[in-house]
Amino acid sequence: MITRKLGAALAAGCTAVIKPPPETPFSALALAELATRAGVPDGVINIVPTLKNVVEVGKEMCENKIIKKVTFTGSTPVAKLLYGMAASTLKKVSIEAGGNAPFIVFDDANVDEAVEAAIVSKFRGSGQTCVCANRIYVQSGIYADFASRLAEKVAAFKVGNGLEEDTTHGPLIHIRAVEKVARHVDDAVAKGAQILVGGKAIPNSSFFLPTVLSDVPANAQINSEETFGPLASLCKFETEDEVIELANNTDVGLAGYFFSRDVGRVWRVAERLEVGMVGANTGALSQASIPFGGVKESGIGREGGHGIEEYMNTKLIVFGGLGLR
Ligand SMILES: O=CCCC(=O)O
Repeated sequence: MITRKLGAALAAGCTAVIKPPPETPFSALALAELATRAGVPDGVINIVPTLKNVVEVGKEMCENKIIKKVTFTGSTPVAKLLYGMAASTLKKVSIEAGGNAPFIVFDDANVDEAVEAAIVSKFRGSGQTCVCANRIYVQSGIYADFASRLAEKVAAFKVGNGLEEDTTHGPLIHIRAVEKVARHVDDAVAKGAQILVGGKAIPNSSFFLPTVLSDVPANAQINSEETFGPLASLCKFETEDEVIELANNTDVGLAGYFFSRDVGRVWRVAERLEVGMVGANTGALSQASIPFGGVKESGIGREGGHGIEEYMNTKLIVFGGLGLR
């Protein structure tokens, strides 16, 4: 994710100060080391890895007049704080914040492909990406079939050490992440959802078993809060209008996915989903060249394709005195 920002910033002629998350400083440090080896001059890419004074660092980056632009990837609440601080110097700001991606499967979908895509979209990185499916809505005619096929595949996952060949899924980033998944499972089950697979953490670890919940009610926490973990939440719907309303009933709008073989519906639903990125008959949309970003409280601006604009200003120069008539 840093390269998506940094590549554009360097191409626009900027230097950069990067504050990686306290839990994952190494990829940013490795990137800086590789840049040095490749001949990038000192001072062009600067990393501030810190566990301490995180608020002060964020404030300095937002309020210091030398810095002309702030870009952030992370949660919506932190994004709002930074946006507020950056207002003091009217900096350019771009934000890639959280999502709550709907994944919709219509009766006319290819169910095999939809199940495979749900796995890619939901369980990539054990569900820890901002574009992972969070709410899986399946139309009633194929609901039972989809649920049982998804559950069968997820039951075959093997969590464990990533260096072992048969491991399919690793741990969550920290224990707080495990607790959040557990809270979403407990809340949904207390409100009537069924556990088809998984449903619990592995004690004394940061692993949570890949989980499929069925019949998750609309008032479950998972429908209003991104889980960021390996929890597939299934909900049945009847009509296109109903599912569009459910899908859009959130303050955020990063990614959305749906499956249908009706070309009219494909265009209609792609336009009606209030998100910045739509996967129509695919569960994978991330690529370096796409305009990556969201609408509503999922963010401001785009990375990747069109991303360089975020680091540039438009300047008008009007020439007079050229002897032209
Ligand atoms: O977590 C956000 C970015 C995920 C991705 O690049 O697909």
